[in-house]
Amino acid sequence: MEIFKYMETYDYEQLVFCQDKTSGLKAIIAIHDTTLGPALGGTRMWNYATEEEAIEDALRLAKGMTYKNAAAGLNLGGGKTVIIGDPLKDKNEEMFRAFGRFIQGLNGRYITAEDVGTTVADMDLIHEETNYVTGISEAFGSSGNPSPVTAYGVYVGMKAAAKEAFGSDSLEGKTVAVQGVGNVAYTLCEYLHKEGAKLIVADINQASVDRAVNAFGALQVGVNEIYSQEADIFAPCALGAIINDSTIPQLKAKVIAGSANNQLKDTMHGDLIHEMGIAYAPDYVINSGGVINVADELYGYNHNRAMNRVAGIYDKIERIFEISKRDGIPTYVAADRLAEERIARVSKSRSQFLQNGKHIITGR
Ligand SMILES: NC(=O)C1=CN([C@@H]2O[C@H](COP(=O)(O)OP(=O)(O)OC[C@H]3O[C@@H](n4cnc5c(N)ncnc54)[C@H](O)[C@@H]3O)[C@@H](O)[C@H]2O)C=CC1
Ligand SMILES: CC(C)CC(=O)C(=O)O
Repeated sequence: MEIFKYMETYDYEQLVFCQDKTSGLKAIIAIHDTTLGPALGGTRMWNYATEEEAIEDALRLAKGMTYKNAAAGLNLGGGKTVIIGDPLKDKNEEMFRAFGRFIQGLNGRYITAEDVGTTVADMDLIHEETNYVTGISEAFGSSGNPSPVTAYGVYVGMKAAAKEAFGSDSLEGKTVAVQGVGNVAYTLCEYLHKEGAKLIVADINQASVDRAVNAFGALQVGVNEIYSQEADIFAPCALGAIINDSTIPQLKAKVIAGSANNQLKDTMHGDLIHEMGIAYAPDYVINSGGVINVADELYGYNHNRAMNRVAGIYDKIERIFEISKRDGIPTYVAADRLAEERIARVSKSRSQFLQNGKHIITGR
């Protein structure tokens, strides 16, 4: 991979490689765009097959955060970290503390939170070294684990997408095929079960599947069979790039609405599902509940205020479908336009000169 060429093409600001031999930390912090404010995005810990795969994931996820934060109306830019390692085997206290010190070194340009493979306890360790971390234990006045709030946002966004596809936002009696029943999807399943939806689940982790089968009477299918289920809604809640050349022909669902980041392998896959008439709730809009929740910490965390804002994901998804129909464009393009237009508007107002003391010659 030609890193500078890639960064230039997609306009990335910074890529930071962090190494600490004692703890085994190998982390990559990607900062995409800080026009709207400091880059906020979670830390993913994953056993990447190659370093290139890890870099690519960090870069793609960071750009997604720029769009997510902009579309959510937050005054935050986009960034993300990946830590290379097995979250079940390779974690230790020193690793997260060393990582916290690297974050502190960025002096507020990047603020972290949880993502796949990291927990509130990990964030608490980072917090030993820096304040630029959210989603730490509630005892510190923080918002805690963002996953249940993300799930609520996905639930209301799914209802808005169902309204678009089926004419009603009721999920009662609808069949939802859920890919990955981890932190976010388990709570999502809870909401869906309560509303009377039927659940089909698949996960590479049998214990997660068992939990959903026992709690919600979900039907278990194999990980490769989840795409072709006779479901009304497909909810991707595991990893990215799962809407691709090989999965699209298998899809029977009329709605795609799930928490996973970077669901489209490529933009052409967003075009393809649009042509097929599938109502796609853009990933970074429907899954923005978690970041809306942790971002509320910047104002002194208030759970009700955060949840009210997350409930607005319903209206935002509705608006995106309206723009998509009005302009004859796929929903992912409509979402990108909302985000890009906001960044352009704010950057224009920020281009005005503001005295910050640096231009007072006498004070040198
Ligand atoms: N946790 C949060 O608040 C947010 C999460 N997201 C995204 O939502 C997705 C899920 O996040 P979490 O629930 O936090 O992660 P998690 O790690 O708790 O859950 C992911 C689940 O997917 C399963 N999985 C992995 N590969 C799979 C495959 N090929 N087929 C089926 N299952 C597979 C895992 O075993 C795990 O149970 C991720 O893409 C994450 O980036 C997005 C916004 C916020
Ligand atoms: C988990 C969130 C708090 C932030 C994030 O990284 C995301 O929304 O993907």
